[in-house]
Amino acid sequence: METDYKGRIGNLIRDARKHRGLTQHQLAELLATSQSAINRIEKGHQNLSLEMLARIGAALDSEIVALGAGPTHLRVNGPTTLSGSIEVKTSKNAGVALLCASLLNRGRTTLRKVARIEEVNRLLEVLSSLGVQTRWLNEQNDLEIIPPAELDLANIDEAAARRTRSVIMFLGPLLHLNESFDLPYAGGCNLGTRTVEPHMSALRPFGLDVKATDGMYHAQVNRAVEPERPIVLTERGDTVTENALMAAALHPGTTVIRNASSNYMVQDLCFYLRKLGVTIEGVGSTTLRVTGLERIDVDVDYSPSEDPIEAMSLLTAAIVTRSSITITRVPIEFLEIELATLEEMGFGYSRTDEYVAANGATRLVDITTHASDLTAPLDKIHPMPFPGLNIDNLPFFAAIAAVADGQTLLHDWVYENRAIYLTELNKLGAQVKLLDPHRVLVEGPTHWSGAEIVCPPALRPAVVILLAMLASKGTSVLRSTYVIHRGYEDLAERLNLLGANIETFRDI
Ligand SMILES: CC(=O)N[C@H]1[C@@H](OP(=O)(O)OP(=O)(O)OC[C@H]2O[C@@H](n3ccc(=O)[nH]c3=O)[C@H](O)[C@@H]2O)O[C@H](CO)[C@@H](O)[C@@H]1O
Ligand SMILES: C=C(OP(=O)(O)O)C(=O)O
Repeated sequence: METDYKGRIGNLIRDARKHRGLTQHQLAELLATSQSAINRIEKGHQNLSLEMLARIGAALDSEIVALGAGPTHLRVNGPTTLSGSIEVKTSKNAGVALLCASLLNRGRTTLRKVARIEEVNRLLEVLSSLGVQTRWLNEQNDLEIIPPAELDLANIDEAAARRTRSVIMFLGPLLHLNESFDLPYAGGCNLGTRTVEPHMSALRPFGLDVKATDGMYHAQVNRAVEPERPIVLTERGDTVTENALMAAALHPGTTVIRNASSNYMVQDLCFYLRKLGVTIEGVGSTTLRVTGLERIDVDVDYSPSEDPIEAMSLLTAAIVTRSSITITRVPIEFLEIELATLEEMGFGYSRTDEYVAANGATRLVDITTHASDLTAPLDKIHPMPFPGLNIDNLPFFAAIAAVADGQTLLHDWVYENRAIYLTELNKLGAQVKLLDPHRVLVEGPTHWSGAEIVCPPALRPAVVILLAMLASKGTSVLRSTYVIHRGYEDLAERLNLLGANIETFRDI
């Protein structure tokens, strides 16, 4: 392994030297060493210090080893018992919705404590390609967003846009800004087909017509069309509700949205829109009544709430490692069914009184977990739109069920292709049986043992595997972790502060 790596660096150096048109002798002179030393280096027979590598790089005007390039991987040494306290960060899903919604406002938007994650980074790249000025203000991750007088839509960063599904939420704001525009197809996790048509039918009453060809949505807006009756969403989806809300926010008149999602990111978006001056009734219910404005131009400051899915991830870390940790700023409002289910399985924990998040609405608590003996629940676990068990929290129950005594059935009716990734837990010793694309049967308890696994192309299952690795005996390697960074800020480093032993490394 080690000689292989020296050989690869040797080849890189030989190629860079030839590219510069130098002989081994000439390079040796530049480095004040001998031709035979250069020969040994290029053959991979010589140990190289980092300093020597840097000098060779400087002499050849070539960065031989680009630190920071290539996918990141994690090496986990377990089993771990965690201790201490960790704070939940603000949510990815509110973060991306608010970034899109900032396009409605001609004034400056300041968002407080935004999760500094790759999903946000991709959207920031897209926004800046359109001419929006964005700036991280401080260590707390406060983010300032200042739109240009006119968006440069022709210049959109397609590569960044295609890596996230959230770009679909540009439709709602953009239909007010341009009569025709193109957007790249939305990407994101590979969870099977995800619907786009509900977005189109929600926005059609605002005059939007979209043709999808050649990897692009071609949008045309007929300004003469406006909603004449309530918009009934065919699916109670989160981003589709957000798109309808954003379209209604710049529609001067009252729009009623029925079968709206009342989930956490939708509520954060409503609170932000209210700060922009939009009137919204029914927040937290499935009927939203929105009275929009002709023009929005205010300097606004908003603090999105904490991420229930990150909180669930941290609860899972504690449960699978049988640890007592304190998780602060848990948005209990969006975790009530999850906690009730865990309690039925025998999970012991204590919680503080409720307090209010910085958005002025979301109920938070601090939770201290206790090492618990779990048993499988009597009934299947399945997600439902809020206030049901959150679909993004379902995968965590695979690792939890694996440490519980008995059989647990998980039913993911929502995604066509997410449950299958949970069978990767079998590589660590779990017994997860895929009954069909939507259902897995998990049999516990599990004697976890370390293994090497490549991250599945889905954020939550990838994190579930990482958390199970914390409980696994020996060394595990989790490869290509971009998908985790898409939704979590410094997860490995923060788990290490609780006593985990996770090393980040890259291929050279
Ligand atoms: C940026 C963001 O906020 N992403 C969240 C949002 O994505 P998003 O709002 O994009 O979710 P989708 O629209 O892809 O919906 C997820 C899947 O559920 C199906 N579906 C949804 C609602 C419904 O009433 N009936 C139905 O069948 C859809 O057809 C789709 O296959 O919601 C998902 C489902 O909660 C979450 O996993 C995502 O984390
Ligand atoms: C599926 C998810 O998100 P997205 O909508 O960003 O793909 C998720 O957060 O688990």
